Amino acid sequence: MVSRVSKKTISYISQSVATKIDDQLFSQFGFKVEQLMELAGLAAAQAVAAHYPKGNVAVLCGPGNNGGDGFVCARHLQQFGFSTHVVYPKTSRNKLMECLVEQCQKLDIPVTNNLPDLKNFTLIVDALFGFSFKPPVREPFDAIIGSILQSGLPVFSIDIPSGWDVKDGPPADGVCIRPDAVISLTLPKECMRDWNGTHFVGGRFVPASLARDFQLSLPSYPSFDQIVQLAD
Ligand SMILES: NC(=O)C1=CN([C@@H]2O[C@H](COP(=O)(O)OP(=O)(O)OC[C@H]3O[C@@H](n4cnc5c(N)ncnc54)[C@H](O)[C@@H]3O)[C@@H](O)[C@H]2O)[C@@H](O)CC1
Ligand SMILES: [K+]
Repeated sequence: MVSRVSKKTISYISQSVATKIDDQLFSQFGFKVEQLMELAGLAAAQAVAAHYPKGNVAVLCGPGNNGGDGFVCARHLQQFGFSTHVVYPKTSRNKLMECLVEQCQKLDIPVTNNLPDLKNFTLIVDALFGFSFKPPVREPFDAIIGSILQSGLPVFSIDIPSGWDVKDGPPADGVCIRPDAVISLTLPKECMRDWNGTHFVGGRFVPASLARDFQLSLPSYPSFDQIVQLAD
């Protein structure tokens, strides 16, 4: 059972604050991106496992760190007994991303550039874009998001529903993910303020002094939990 936290008790953050927090974690607190990505991806996998029955999951991974969270999530879901397939349309030359691809392949998780036939899948995990996204969605991601919408499958988004403006949310025109559930990392971004779907928060790694400096109200995680679910 995932613990509930009132959405009134936590902060919602802008794209620029999210970027600054990230920068500080690396430059002032000595973290490496792969450490935080592991915790983010594990939290996402825990939220998926808490909310959906075991099944076949297509994990869409973009070229940035949001995509990296997706690879980590796919790996943990596989360990939890889900069957996962990573869709990675744009291969990054980044060494960390190359390692994440190798880790998944060695766990017998298929990694393909194109979408597989979605009829045998039960869930999509959306890790295409996170807080650094700038609309509108460029190809080939626009067509991929179009196919996901057409499939009617439930979508679980990591950090931000892909295609949403980080401040303003779903664009008036232009393609974007319509999620069934979301996990916000560190804190929800401004675009999530009016969203009333199933909403988890994870990323239990922000030092108290950093939270004080940015005047952040973080969720209160019980005991050793990595995720909470937002309630009114
Ligand atoms: N501090 C945190 O909260 C942490 C955040 N992490 C993840 O890192 C994410 C941010 O990662 P990044 O800054 O690498 O960026 P993103 O992964 O959000 O996106 C950047 C990538 O998307 C592409 N892109 C941007 N706009 C596009 C458009 N309109 N059409 C097509 N492609 C577009 C860029 O070329 C770039 O490759 C967060 O959202 C979160 O998921 C975690 O990995 C680690 C800890
Ligand atoms: K996403």
